[in-house]
Amino acid sequence: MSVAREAVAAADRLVVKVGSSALTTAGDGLDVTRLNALVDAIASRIARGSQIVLVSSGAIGAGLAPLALGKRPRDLATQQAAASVGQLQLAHAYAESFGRYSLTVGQVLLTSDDVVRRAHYRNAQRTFSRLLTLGAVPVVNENDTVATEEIKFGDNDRLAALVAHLIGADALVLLSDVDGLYDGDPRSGSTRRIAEVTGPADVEGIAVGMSSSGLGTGGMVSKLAAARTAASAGIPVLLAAASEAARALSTAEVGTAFHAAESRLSARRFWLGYAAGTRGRLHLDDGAVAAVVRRRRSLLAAGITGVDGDFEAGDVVELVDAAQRVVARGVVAFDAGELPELIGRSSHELPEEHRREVVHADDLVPFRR
Ligand SMILES: Nc1ncnc2c1ncn2[C@@H]1O[C@H](COP(=O)(O)OP(=O)(O)O)[C@@H](O)[C@H]1O
Ligand SMILES: N[C@@H](CCC(=O)OP(=O)(O)O)C(=O)O
Repeated sequence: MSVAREAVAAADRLVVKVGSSALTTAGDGLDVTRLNALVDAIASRIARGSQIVLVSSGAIGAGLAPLALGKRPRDLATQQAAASVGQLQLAHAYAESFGRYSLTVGQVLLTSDDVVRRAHYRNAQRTFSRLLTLGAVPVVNENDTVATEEIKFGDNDRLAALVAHLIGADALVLLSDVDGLYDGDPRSGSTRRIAEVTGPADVEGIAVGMSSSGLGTGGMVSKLAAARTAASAGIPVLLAAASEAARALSTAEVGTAFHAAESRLSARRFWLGYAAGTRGRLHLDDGAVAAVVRRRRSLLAAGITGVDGDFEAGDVVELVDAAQRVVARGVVAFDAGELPELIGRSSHELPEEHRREVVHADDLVPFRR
């Protein structure tokens, strides 16, 4: 068995994330039979001594039927109304279901500020820690009713990866309606499941698509991003079907195992690279990409070809290459308004007060491609 699977099987503290498509059915809302089966698997792992934080999607999906909404709404206000109704159903169903094992659940609804702002992070950390020492099962979701497009996590796979880092989890288990990562979109026929992902090279070039059920948010794209986030924090990830939850949480011999990175990022660099919200983008020429990503150098004005966004010095921005791929993130040392007259010019051409790195290497997290 691979080291990643051994780590998942032996983990003392886990985050388990379950997707909407595994808990809800369009038209019928929440599927309590499937929810109970998931809770059976989690309760059994808790009985063996592990602590588990459950990140559960499904509020929007569960709220559709009670509101007589046929399919997932597109507009934010109706999604929020559905989430408001569905979250209550979800929490109630979990309380009942874990109650069969005399386990108490605590609901934790997070906004991205709670995890992304460094000052709020400690507060969330204390709540989880206390819930776990009191023997409760924290059930987490995004606080959908107040989250706006600007402050959303994006999807619960990302939320789960950030919570895994926040609580110091030893493993992250992502449960979905698909039984692992496939080397192409599984709907397209002749694709195979990839059992082990040991690093970024193993997933290079594979086609990942969106949700097939119409209930999920990010599809496989967001699961890969979450796996990368967790891996950089040193946390192995198992992606499996929710219907295989019992095996995923016992032997871990199902699904796709993502190995954790050997050198884990410091808390600050993890925050910078994966948690912090970004306020803009700097477009880099090929030379600057090579300097920043391969040689780990600071970003100078000369290698920047364009600037987007309305950021201030001290904000986190994305660094993108000519193909619009994000190659790094970092803290920018200039306001957006100052940059247009500086970019593309080498340091000796710049006025003395502007002769500094645009993003210093110490404030920059490159992504390996
Ligand atoms: N390469 C791939 N491997 C596995 N699944 C994929 C791939 N590309 C696209 N998918 C789709 O992603 C879906 C899972 O994402 P999603 O529905 O958002 O799940 P969840 O609701 O569990 O978060 C699968 O049902 C599958 O159709
Ligand atoms: N917070 C939303 C879920 C968002 C989400 O990421 O859904 P999914 O892709 O099914 O994990 C809800 O509870 O409906």
